[in-house]
Amino acid sequence: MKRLIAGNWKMHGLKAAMAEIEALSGKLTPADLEKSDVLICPPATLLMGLGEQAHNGVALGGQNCHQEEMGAYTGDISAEMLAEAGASYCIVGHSERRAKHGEHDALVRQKADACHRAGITPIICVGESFTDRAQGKAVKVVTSQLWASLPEDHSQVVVAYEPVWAVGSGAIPTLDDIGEVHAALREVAGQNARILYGGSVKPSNAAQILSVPNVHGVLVGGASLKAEEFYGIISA
Ligand SMILES: O=C[C@H](O)COP(=O)(O)O
Repeated sequence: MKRLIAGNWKMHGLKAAMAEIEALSGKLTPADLEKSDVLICPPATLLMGLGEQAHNGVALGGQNCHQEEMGAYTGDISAEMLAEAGASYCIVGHSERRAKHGEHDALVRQKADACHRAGITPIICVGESFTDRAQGKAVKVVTSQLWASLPEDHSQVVVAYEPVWAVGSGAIPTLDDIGEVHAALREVAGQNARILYGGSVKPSNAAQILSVPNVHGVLVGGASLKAEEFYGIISA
């Protein structure tokens, strides 16, 4: 299965940051693109401008979408709008949306359905808290999140396992723990889904993480902001 190396810029990036995608696309070789699909999810404000140019195989994605196609939803953006702006993927159910915007599994499922409707691939995020992990509940928590977030037709989804305690903290689970969770998620998501790991991925740990069975790529936050660092992960 071809791996997917995805960068989530979160709420980072004024216009000047567009140069990072140019720098990244300049570094990518045909061999890199043979091995990996490469994706950047910039803030929505940059998506339209970036979507109007080609980036040597770097795909673009949204960081969130509304579940409806259009309507009186001030400040929101639909999956159709993201698609029109050039997105081919959209992250849904990121832990920061779940924690800070009260998004729950049923809503995440609706958003994943909206992505399908718009012809883009949802990246469905799941992950346990530090307490869940300490209590030995990680597998149970993430598999139930995925069962409840997965659209009925899940032949075209990407899943991202992001332990909440590993996001932006510098800490990561052991490789055995990552392998255990990914194997369990594979059972739920089926054979076609790519399952990414996310949470403090750096050039220094990417090769080890990517060598774990059932890890088909990574979802990178902080280390995706600079072309050189992100390329270090792509080439791992
Ligand atoms: O979506 C990306 C994740 O939240 C990971 O962020 P991080 O690589 O900064 O830990």
